[in-house]
Amino acid sequence: MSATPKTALTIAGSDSGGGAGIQADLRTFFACGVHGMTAITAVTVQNSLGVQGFSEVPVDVVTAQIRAVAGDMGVDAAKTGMLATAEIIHAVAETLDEVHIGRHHETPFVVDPVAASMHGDPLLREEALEAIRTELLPRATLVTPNLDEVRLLTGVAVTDTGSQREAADALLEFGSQWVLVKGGHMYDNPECVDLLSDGVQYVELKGPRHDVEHTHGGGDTLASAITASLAKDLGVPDAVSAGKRFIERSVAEAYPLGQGIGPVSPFWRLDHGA
Ligand SMILES: Nc1ncnc2c1ncn2[C@@H]1O[C@H](COP(=O)(O)OP(=O)(O)OP(=O)(O)O)[C@@H](O)[C@H]1O
Ligand SMILES: Cc1ncc(COP(=O)(O)O)c(N)n1
Repeated sequence: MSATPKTALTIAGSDSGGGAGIQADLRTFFACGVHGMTAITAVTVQNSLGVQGFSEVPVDVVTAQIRAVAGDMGVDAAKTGMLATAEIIHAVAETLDEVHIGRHHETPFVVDPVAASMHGDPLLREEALEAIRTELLPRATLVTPNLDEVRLLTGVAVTDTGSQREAADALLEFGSQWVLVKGGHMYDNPECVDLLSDGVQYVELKGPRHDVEHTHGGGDTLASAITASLAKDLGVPDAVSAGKRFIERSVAEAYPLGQGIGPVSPFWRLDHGA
C-alpha cells in the first residue's frame, strides 16, 4: 500500500478531443502527482478544428459530483473551467460554501473563467458573466483570465504590460484574493509575461514565447498545474511560479494532432522510457 497523494478537484467541461477541459486537467494532475477528481458541467463535441456543440449536465448532477467527492475523499485544492450557464455557476458557488472550498475556507480555489474556446466558439452563455463576477470571484483564491476574458469581465483592453496592471486592479475589485492576468495573447511581445497580483505585490512571470501553433488546452493546463501545487500546500506565488514553468515546457512540447490546433503536452514530466 502506498501513501495517499494529495487530491485536486476540477469542475469543468469534457473535451472529446482530449486536449482541453477535464481531460487536460486530469492529465496535468497526473503528471504533477496529485489524485484528480471531477465534477463534469458539460459535454462538448470537440476536435482540433473547434467545438461543434455541447450539452450541459443537469445542475443537480453537477453539485452531487462535488458533494460526493468532497464528503468522502476530501479535496486539497479545486479549480473551475467551463461552467456554461449562470444556473450552474450559482449552484457550484453555493455547494463550494457547503463543502468549505474557497478563499474564506481552508481549501484553495482557482477560477479559470473560460468564456470561449481558442477557435472562438462560445462555452459560456453571455448572461453568465455577471454570475462569474458576483458569485465566483469573491470566493476565488486566484483567478486566471486570458486577455479576452479580462476584457469581458472588466472592460479593460490589455495591450502591454502597463495595461496588464490596470486590468489586475480592476479584476481584484470583484473580490478574488489573487489575480493572474495571462499574457499569452500579447503576440507582439517576444516573451510571454503573466502578471500576478494581490493588490500589494505585482509579480511579472516571464518566459520565452515558443513559436508553436499547437497551444490547445494551455490555459487549462496552467490552472491545473497551479491547483496541483496548491493541493501540495505551496503558497500562491510559489504555486504560480511552478505552474508557469510547467506550462512553458508543456507549450514547448506541444504536438500536432488532427487537422487543426494540437494540444500542449505535459508528457515531458513523465518517464518516456519503455
Ligand atoms: N507561445 C507560447 N510560448 C510559451 N508560453 C506560452 C505561449 N502561449 C501561451 N503561453 C503561456 O501559456 C499560458 C496560457 O496563456 P494564454 O494567455 O494563451 O491563456 P489561454 O488563452 O487561456 O490559453 P488557451 O486558449 O491556449 O487554452 C500562460 O502562462 C502564457 O504565458
Ligand atoms: C471543455 C473545454 N474547456 C475549456 C476549453 C478552452 O481551451 P482552449 O482555449 O484551449 O480552446 C475548451 N476548448 N473546452
